[in-house]
Amino acid sequence: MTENHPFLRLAPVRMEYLYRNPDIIVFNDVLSDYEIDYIKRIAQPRFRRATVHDPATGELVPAHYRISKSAWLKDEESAVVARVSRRVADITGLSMTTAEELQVVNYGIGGHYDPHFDFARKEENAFEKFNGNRIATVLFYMSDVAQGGATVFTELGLSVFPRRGSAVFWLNLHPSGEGDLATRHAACPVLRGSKWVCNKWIHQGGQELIRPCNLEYQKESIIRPIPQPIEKFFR
Ligand SMILES: O=C(O)CCC(=O)C(=O)O
Ligand SMILES: [Fe+2]
Repeated sequence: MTENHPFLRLAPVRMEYLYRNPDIIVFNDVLSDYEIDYIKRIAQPRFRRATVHDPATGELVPAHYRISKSAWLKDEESAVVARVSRRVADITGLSMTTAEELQVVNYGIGGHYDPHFDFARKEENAFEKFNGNRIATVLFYMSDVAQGGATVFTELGLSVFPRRGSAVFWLNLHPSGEGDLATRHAACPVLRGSKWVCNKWIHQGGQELIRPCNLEYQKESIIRPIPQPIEKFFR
């Protein structure tokens, strides 16, 4: 349970480790039905084809390897969106000062996102305006999916199946700030039904005192003891 924040003493969130090192954590029942329905309703009219960063130009462009519709919601536009950001801060312990807006995504049948990293590689300069790279991802599931649609961690042999109201959380960077290649992941194609998610990408700026860098250099590497399944006991 994450009880280290006053809010969470009153309403603890059940947290489940799916993987250790890198830690992949699921928070259960962190979005209410009301919040989910509200977020879907305000995002839907603004949906556009989802984009990715083009490393060559830094522009956001559509790509065949990411098929979905998406929209961005600001904290200032709604108390519900602001509350979701606040909850992300409470459950992760990270600062939201440099987080991106809430991204809402809908995948139809066949919708998917090929394996990728959420952090920018060294040669890209994508995140200057956010004060550093994407240190962490919180991905909320706003629907169950009848078939397909799992989030798969390709280097870890781990699949996370969408469950409406739950969220998956992981750190994309080593404590040195280097990208952690073990966090490579994908959204499997939806085979039946429709998949709704929303996510917060949290950046390095603002975390200096919360998650100080480790002075020891950690090389970008996927060479780690894998797989490291969590014993059934914890599931
Ligand atoms: O939808 C998913 O399961 C994963 C989405 C994702 O990886 C992303 O948007 O960066
Ligand atoms: Fe991703």
